Amino acid sequence: MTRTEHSTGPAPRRGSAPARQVATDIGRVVKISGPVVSATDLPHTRLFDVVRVGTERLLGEVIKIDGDLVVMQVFEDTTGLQVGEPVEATGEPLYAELGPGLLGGILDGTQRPLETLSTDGNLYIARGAEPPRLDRGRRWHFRPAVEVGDRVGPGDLLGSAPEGHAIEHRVLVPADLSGIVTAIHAGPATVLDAVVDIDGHPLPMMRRWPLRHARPVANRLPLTVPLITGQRILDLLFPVARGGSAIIPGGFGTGKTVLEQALAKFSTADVVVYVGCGERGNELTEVLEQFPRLTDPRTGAPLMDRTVLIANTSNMPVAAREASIYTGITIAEYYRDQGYDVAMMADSTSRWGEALREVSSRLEEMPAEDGYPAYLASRLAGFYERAGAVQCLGTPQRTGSVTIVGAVSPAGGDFSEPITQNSLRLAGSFWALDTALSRQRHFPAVNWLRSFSQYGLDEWFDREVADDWSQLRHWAAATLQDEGDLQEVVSLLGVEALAAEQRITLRVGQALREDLLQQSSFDDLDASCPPARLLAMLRVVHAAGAAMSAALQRGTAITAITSATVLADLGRMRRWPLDNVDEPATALTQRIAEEMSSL
Ligand SMILES: Nc1ncnc2c1ncn2[C@@H]1O[C@H](COP(=O)(O)OP(=O)(O)OP(=O)(O)O)[C@@H](O)[C@H]1O
Repeated sequence: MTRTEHSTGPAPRRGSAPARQVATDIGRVVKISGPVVSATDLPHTRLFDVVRVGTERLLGEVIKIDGDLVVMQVFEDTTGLQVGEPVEATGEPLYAELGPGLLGGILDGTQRPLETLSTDGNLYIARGAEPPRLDRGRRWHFRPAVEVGDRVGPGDLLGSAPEGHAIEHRVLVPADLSGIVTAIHAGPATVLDAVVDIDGHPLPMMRRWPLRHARPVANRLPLTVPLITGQRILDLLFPVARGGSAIIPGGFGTGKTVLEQALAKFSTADVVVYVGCGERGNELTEVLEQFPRLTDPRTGAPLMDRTVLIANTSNMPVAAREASIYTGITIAEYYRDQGYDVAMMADSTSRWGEALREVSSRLEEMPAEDGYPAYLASRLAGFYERAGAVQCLGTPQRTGSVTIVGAVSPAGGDFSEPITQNSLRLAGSFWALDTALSRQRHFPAVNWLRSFSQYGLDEWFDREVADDWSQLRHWAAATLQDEGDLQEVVSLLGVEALAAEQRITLRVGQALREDLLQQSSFDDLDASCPPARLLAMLRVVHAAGAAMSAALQRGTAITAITSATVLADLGRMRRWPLDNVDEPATALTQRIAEEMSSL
């Protein structure tokens, strides 16, 4: 392993990679093509090394070496850069700085804090600016979990510091260090102050990790626990596992952003990393304005206390967009290693793919499908493979997870394009947003006939929520499928062509769609639905179906059954309180049964 974790600051780089000859070459720019710049005279430079380009020292990364020619992608605007300007090799890859202070941060694709650098509220960063990624001045209260004389190894817990209201930031031994604790410095500390000494060497809280490398774990675990999203259609029909991945493909305006935000707010993740790649500048500004105002439904504190926001607006260079996905996933893995369940939202991965395409075309690589590079599939796989539920390194024993939810915005809503198709092969849950549903204002506009989930989570729901969960779930899925088929018959031949029992299926399908699956993110009460409430709603719809069938058996006219006024009350289930749903559920079930018997 050549790239590995190391602490940063006053401590010597104990346990880091074998010392590498740091290249201090100064090369010359020979060609500029937008964000892609070529230089010569950089003989010691290696692939993915960071470079400083031009007199303004723009941040770049080596992406190709061809003989003497070193080709770099530059994460900043290259306007004004000239041939002949110097290029400085740093001899290091792109690193994330990891430590307390990440949560609440609004960062650019290379982890530079946007707040501190923005002028006049716009997301502007001065070119060549090299701000510290983590705040060096802020103090955190370090509480040790070890004693002098303890032997510690990779991933062991050294202590913790409260970070915001929600998270106890756990400080771990770097992945490549072991030794004896020789001193402890409890109390307030900046990220660079030593908090413990190991074998006499001071160790601060901050770590550095190369973005493009997955962080090590003890074991990967099977995915058996759902990430509860609070969205009925997802939790019931297409659940995603903690440590799994889901994609949300959807055309323009179908609700990708609203859904990603609902997941950020309500899902059962401890930490949320939200990577926004906006197509329109103002779209992301909306996210940046809204997020800091959101309250955490669990704690009542700002949601930002457990959120990291990474923002790329359309006016930021494409290469920064490419890096943002790796910055995001590295931060997500860092909190996973502390034993947290992390959800990473990427909105939208299509903008990331387009960045790859642009850089590839500037490199004059042979384009594959739709102009995307041939390595699109492997890059996407490399990203989605970093999702997972894991046994973390070190003691005490901890498990953590990173769940990835990637939005995809295929042009014209055409799911056959390469990003959707490649993501589809990688993600375990596929939440297909439908333009027709969003036009009808059916939200979330997840198409129940085209979406799927490959995670086997029935056992968990049957055990943890109620033992009839999976049975009712399969009944709902089958009813929706049957209703879809019957709708086709109706559109050709009219409802009269159906048998009476089929008309009941139609009415029950309608109740499932309109009264259960629809859920507005803007309804304070119903925006998030706990599984127990969802199950209670489902049981009532199921009982309504049974009551309708029983009425039919007794000879009641089908039109009387399907137009019974009490069925309208199913639409009021979403007004039920979030807990204690037994009473309204029993009352409604009884009313439906009574009215059906009286017809
Ligand atoms: N779950 C929801 N509940 C209520 N309304 C919704 C929901 N989802 C979407 N909407 C409505 O649809 C609009 C568009 O949603 P959104 O901006 O998320 O779409 P998008 O797919 O991200 O769009 P774009 O293609 O521009 O990125 C929202 O402003 C809102 O009015």
